[in-house]
Amino acid sequence: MKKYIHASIYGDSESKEILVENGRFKAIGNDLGNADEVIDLEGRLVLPPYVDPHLHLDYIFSGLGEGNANVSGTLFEGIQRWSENKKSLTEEIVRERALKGIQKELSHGVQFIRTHVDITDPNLTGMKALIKLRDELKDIVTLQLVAFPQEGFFRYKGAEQLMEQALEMGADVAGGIPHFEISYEQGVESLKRIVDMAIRHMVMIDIHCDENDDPNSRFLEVLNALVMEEDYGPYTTASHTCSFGSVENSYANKMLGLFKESSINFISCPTENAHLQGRGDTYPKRRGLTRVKELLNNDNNVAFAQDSIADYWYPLGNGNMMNILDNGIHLAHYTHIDEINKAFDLITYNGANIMRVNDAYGIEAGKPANFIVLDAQDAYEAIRERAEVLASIRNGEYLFRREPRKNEIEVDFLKL
Ligand SMILES: O=c1cc[nH]c(=O)[nH]1
Repeated sequence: MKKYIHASIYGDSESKEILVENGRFKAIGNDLGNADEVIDLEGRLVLPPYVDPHLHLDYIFSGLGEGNANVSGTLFEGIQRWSENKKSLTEEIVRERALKGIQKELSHGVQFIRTHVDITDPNLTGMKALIKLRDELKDIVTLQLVAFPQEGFFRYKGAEQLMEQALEMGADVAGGIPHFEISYEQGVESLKRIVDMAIRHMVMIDIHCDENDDPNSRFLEVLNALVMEEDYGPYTTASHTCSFGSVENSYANKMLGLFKESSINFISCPTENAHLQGRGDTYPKRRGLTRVKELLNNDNNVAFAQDSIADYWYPLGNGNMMNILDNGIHLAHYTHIDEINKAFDLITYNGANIMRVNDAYGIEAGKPANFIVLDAQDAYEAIRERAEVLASIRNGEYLFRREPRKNEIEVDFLKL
């Protein structure tokens, strides 16, 4: 039995102690009695592990070393360059890249990842490699795989059959990309078929939806209507929805009412979409963000995600969710002190809700002892200082532990 004392637990201002036994939380509270080992956290912040609910592990590092391969910096050029590059892909390459990406994310305190996997490939190379990794690594990271038709459900010949195949192989989620189909009608029809397929296979839905600046892009409205009719909103996520940041207010207000009814989830990728969107603008230049704050105030579940690391869509990224959170709350004006104090929800609980892993997630007696410790005393300090993750614990065991950085260097500026 291990006891962590002097903890500052996110969302629980009363409890200071955590008792762990046989890989699970035994009790959370105060004066919890004796333990074989006592670890003093010295008031540091304890959170459930970070969740990255939208990543592309099969693309990760594919653009590394190619400099500005994507010259226009747009989504469409990213898709074209990937399409050219992926012809030489092997399972070994995907495995190697994905492992490097997972390693990066783990080292920043992530333990739950939903990754899209391109199924517009006759050999389903990425899906095969990632299914193996999902099973191999399940004790250290929870991976969820989205069968994602990157080159279009209709636009890529045979994608529908490949998606069926991927779901039969064990993909966890059905994906889509209606704004990349060749017409509005085909985009709508792709959504109908994907929703139908997901319900038939009893899997969740996560659509790349309206990832553009077009205020008339309407696939979010269509997706929401389809899943609302089937009571499938809580199992559905609309990713990106950048165009919803550009629509007119009266339309947005109507849609917010419908999103509330459907309980559809949202994922915003603030750094990647700040990079990809606004490329057709002069000034003012849009920043690619959906209406994050309004959706949260509407009681819709919204999470932030990394999306890409050094691939054809985005040259940067390192799996550090603190970086994503910091950028995201700035872009979304989610910066009132009350908002900052609860902002960690965007990279923890809200992502876990999307992945529907709640039974195994959170600092509660009986759940697996998965948590992280940050080098800060509370949420506000952690976000303001971009605090480092000092330890990541999975099933009661350390995935890693590091010493606090001595970053309080006293500069005696008066003597300079
Ligand atoms: O943002 C992204 C990244 C990869 N693929 C997409 O379609 N969009």
